[in-house]
Amino acid sequence: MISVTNLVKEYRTASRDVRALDGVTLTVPAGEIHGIIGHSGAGKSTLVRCLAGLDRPTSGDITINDANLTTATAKDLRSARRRIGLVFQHANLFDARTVLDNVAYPQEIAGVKKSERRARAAELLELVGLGDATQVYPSQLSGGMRQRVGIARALAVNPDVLLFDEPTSALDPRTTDEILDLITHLRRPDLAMIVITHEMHVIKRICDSVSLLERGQIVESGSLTDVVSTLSGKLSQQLLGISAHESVPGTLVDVLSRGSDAARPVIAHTSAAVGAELAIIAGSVEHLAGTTFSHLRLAVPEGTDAAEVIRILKSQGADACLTSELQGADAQEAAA
Ligand SMILES: Nc1ncnc2c1ncn2[C@@H]1O[C@H](COP(=O)(O)OP(=O)(O)OP(=O)(O)O)[C@@H](O)[C@H]1O
Repeated sequence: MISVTNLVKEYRTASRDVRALDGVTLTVPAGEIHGIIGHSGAGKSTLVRCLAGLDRPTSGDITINDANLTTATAKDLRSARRRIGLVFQHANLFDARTVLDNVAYPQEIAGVKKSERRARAAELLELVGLGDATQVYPSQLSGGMRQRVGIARALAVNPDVLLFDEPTSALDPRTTDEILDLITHLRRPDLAMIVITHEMHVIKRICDSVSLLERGQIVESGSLTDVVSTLSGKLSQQLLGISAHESVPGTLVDVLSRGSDAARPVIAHTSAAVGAELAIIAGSVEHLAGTTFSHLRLAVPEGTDAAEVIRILKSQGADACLTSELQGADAQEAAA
């Protein structure tokens, strides 16, 4: 498990002071894959550097299981760092070393015997699907294969936490999905995984839980199913959003159903109850974290009470609200 409590990081420059992290609090239990998503400048890289022990936070605590990284001495920090495996956007491999020796490198630094570290490296390469490539040099590998080597290397020290910093940003869509499948395959009950990304696809495909980072603060956080279920939430709109452009004049209502409710004729029932036909003008159906979510936009005919439509939709277990309440700056941002 990794816990971050009230983490603050300030940079002082000649021209201005920047609070890159402004009180970040977060817990990721072992066995879970947690995504942290944010736009450029939100503080993602700063968070990675602090979590990885590459940068000291201004204040706050980072604890991995029982070890506090923030109060550790320089010597203890070196061993504490080994509790976190880091996977970067580019694998940064040693070109003069074979794949096997790249993966064995962290254990070489840690003073592990040659035969032992090589056996462990071979085992990890098998795990990431490169069991046949141990003696190959990095220049002979594709981007996706290099990333697999980077993941095997990060696992070499048997970390408690695996931290992925934009692991698929440099890959094509097919290779991205292969690497995301591999990350899911690495799931273990004693390993917490954090994936920092700006790609919603990554969150949708592999994360159990997610946090939204904005201007150095976590503004929304929770299990994927919980955040998506909150129709007015920023993450729900970004994960399951309907474009603001998909609207027509008149009164519109957005409705979100989940699980078995998504398959029930909620709209037909509501239409019958209010005695008016509700047209579906846009929709998005997604299967996320094992649950089906349906987000639909309905046109309410003139003379029909939209508040009554919303009440009846909610009485059937759906979340509903006027579309105009969603189309603030955040929805525009999600639609962009
Ligand atoms: N070394 C530094 N000195 C001064 N300001 C910095 C430093 N590093 C980051 N910042 C500032 O802190 C804020 C957060 O930056 P950070 O790089 O962590 O964001 P990010 O979400 O990773 O963005 P990107 O996706 O563009 O890399 C920004 O305003 C940035 O200008």
